[in-house]
Amino acid sequence: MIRLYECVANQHDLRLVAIAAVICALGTYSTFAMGRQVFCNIALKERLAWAATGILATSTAIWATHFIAMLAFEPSLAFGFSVGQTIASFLVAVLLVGLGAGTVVARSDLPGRMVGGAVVGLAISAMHYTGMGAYHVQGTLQWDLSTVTWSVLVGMALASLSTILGFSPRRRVRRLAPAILLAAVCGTHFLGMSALTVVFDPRVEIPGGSLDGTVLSIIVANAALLIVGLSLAALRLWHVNRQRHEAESQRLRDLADIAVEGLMICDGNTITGINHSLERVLGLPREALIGSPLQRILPGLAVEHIPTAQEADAVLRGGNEASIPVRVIAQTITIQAKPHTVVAVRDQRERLRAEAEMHRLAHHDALTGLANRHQFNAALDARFASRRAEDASFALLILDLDRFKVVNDTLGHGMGDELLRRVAKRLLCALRDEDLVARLGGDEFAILKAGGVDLAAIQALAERVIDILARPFLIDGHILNIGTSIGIALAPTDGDRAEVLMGNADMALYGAKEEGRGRYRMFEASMNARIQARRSLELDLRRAIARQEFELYYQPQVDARTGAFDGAEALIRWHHPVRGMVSPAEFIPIAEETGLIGNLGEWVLRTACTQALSWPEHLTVAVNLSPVQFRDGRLATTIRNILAETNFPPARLELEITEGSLLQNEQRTLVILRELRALGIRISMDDFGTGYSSLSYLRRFPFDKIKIDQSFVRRTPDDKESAAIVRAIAMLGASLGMKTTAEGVETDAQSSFITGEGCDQIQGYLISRPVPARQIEALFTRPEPVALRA
Ligand SMILES: Nc1nc2c(ncn2[C@@H]2O[C@H](COP(=O)(O)O[C@H]3[C@@H](O)[C@H](n4cnc5c(=O)[nH]c(N)nc54)O[C@@H]3COP(=O)(O)O)[C@@H](O)[C@H]2O)c(=O)[nH]1
Repeated sequence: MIRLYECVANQHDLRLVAIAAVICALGTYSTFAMGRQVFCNIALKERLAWAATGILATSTAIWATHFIAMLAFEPSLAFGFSVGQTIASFLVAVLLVGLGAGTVVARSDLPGRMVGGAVVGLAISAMHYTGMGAYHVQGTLQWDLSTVTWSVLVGMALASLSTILGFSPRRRVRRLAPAILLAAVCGTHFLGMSALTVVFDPRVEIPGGSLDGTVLSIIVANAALLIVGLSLAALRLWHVNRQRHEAESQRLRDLADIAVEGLMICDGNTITGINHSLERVLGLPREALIGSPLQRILPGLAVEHIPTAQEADAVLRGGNEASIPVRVIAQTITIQAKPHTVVAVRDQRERLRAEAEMHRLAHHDALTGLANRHQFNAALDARFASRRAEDASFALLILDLDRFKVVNDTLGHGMGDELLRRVAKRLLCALRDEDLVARLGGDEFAILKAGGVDLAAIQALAERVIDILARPFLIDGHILNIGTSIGIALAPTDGDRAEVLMGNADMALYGAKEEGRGRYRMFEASMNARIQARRSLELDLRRAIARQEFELYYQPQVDARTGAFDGAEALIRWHHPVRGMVSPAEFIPIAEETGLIGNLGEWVLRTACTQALSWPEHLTVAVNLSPVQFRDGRLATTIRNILAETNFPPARLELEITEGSLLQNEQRTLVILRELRALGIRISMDDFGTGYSSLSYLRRFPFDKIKIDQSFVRRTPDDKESAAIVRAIAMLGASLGMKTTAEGVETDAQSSFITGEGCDQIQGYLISRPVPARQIEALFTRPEPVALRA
């Protein structure tokens, strides 16, 4: 080391040494600047050009450094340089630097870089000692071989290290490389020079044709200029290239970032970029992913497996290991002359959620969340289509809520909706998981009971459902009492197709309702015939008004004390062309259900007013109004128009209503009744005593008359309870200032009892059966009153 120091400090012109070092530094900087271009994603031609320029720049740097340093060497003796060997030294440098660079390009891994760098180190030594061969001085050159060896080894080691660091992925490390290569060049040179001793020998002459210091300075200066020029050009090009690359990358990133769908760029299976959308989907920053393998976020998927024509389903692994369903498609693009893969990643969560919601809406009832008719039908069809033995027999239960309409009409649809929701909840509680319950619409529900046709189990289920729905519902402070009727059909006995089974369960339901609601009925073949008959009756009823098949009969009402006629009740009769006389008890409910009661009721009113006009003026006519007629808001207007049309005095018209009219919408009915009362029409409460809240109605509306239901009258005077009821009603009427009429009086005993209890009026077979209009007219023109037994 001392020799080295003395060699540099005492035997060299330090100013020239500094120039040599600057030129060498510029050269080594260009070496790596250009060397890195060879590894960029650019065309092969460009890479080769960069490689050639880099080799030339490096060789020239080594060569120029050597010769400037040689000029700085001051042996105090005459010296010169042989032209041939000077040129040869340059060629040696070019060849060996080329070999070293080629090794690094061919194998850019660590061993490749190590060996390539060592070859470059060898190039420095080879150039140095070939160059020393060109050096002629007036004396002899004596070499210390061990120092020479060290100069070679140090040069190779440092050059190798510089190459290893120069192509490191870490920028900071890369920055050290030019300085280390500089150390390799300078180290080799000055160690080599310290191995040299020049011994003066006056016999030695400088060969002719040798280059003297001035010529060499010109050559070296030019070489140095070339290196500086090349270095600056390399710098400039590198800078421009880098800017272009940056701009291109930025443009790509910007384009990718404004894309709504997730995009990722892969170099092979390595992620080199992702856009904002994908960052959002993953919940991870791009910094955490760039450089990672694709499988980090698309487990089990390689770039070559991603389709390029049609999207494929995949699972994306995001932050917190979340699995995100996506669709992926790949496209190949060229970035800086190298093929890359752009993977488009489409988040499917929203679509799948929307699909699930659509599926839910399509298959579920929006109000109750139960299966809807569509899903139920599909399940039923699936049962029939299934070839599995355990699916072959099952029970279908159709439910219709009793008195639901009353709640809906009186308390509003909001309450009706809430009630349906509560019903759904109770049904779910009553069923097993494998049973399917659906809301078919309105207040109609259906249950598909799994597990064969064990009659005891089916009946137990029906009873359980009836029981839970019969219990009161407490909603918004209202206690609601409804119930349900159930029709049951068994597959395959009662139907081997969905429509047939449903139809038969419906018939059974109808049967349950007919029997008085709050009960279940199993389907029986005979029901079919009954229903058919009812349907045909319904069709006939629609045509009956136009065909004038109806007639009004009248049943007289007499004063209980005097026997004088007070008037008559109009009772409709239907002369069916095939069946003969059909009872109103049979067809009025059908007319009510089908809405025909509106037209029929109008016809009865108009006919009664027209016919009663010919009766003695003091006699009244009583007409029955169905509860369904009160649903028509124009009822009072219709009656007023009929009175005006027929010119019948309102005071002679009496309208008989039942509790049902008040029960369905008390407020609306009371408004209509007050309008009718304002016209002067009398209002009677019919069938009194059969309901359960009659007394409250009597308090709320001042009826003109209370008609005691014939079911009590018929059992008087023997049945004590009935007699007590008749007595109580008669007293109630008297205390409220309302007339009382006993209907269904058939015997003298009943008549005597009724009269004795203070009833005002009597109606029944004892006086007369209902008779046609002509007969009642004849009866009313009879001079003497009816003889009643006191
Ligand atoms: N909305 C309308 N309802 C009507 C109309 N016409 C009749 N009806 C209702 O139909 C039910 C059956 O009526 P009907 O078969 O006519 O029976 C009435 C009488 O015939 C019967 N009656 C009368 N006296 C006796 C008797 O002594 N014994 C006995 N066994 N039956 C008797 O009672 C029926 C009258 O009842 P009511 O109306 O309660 O006074 C019936 O509910 C009718 O109301 C119509 O035009 N519109």
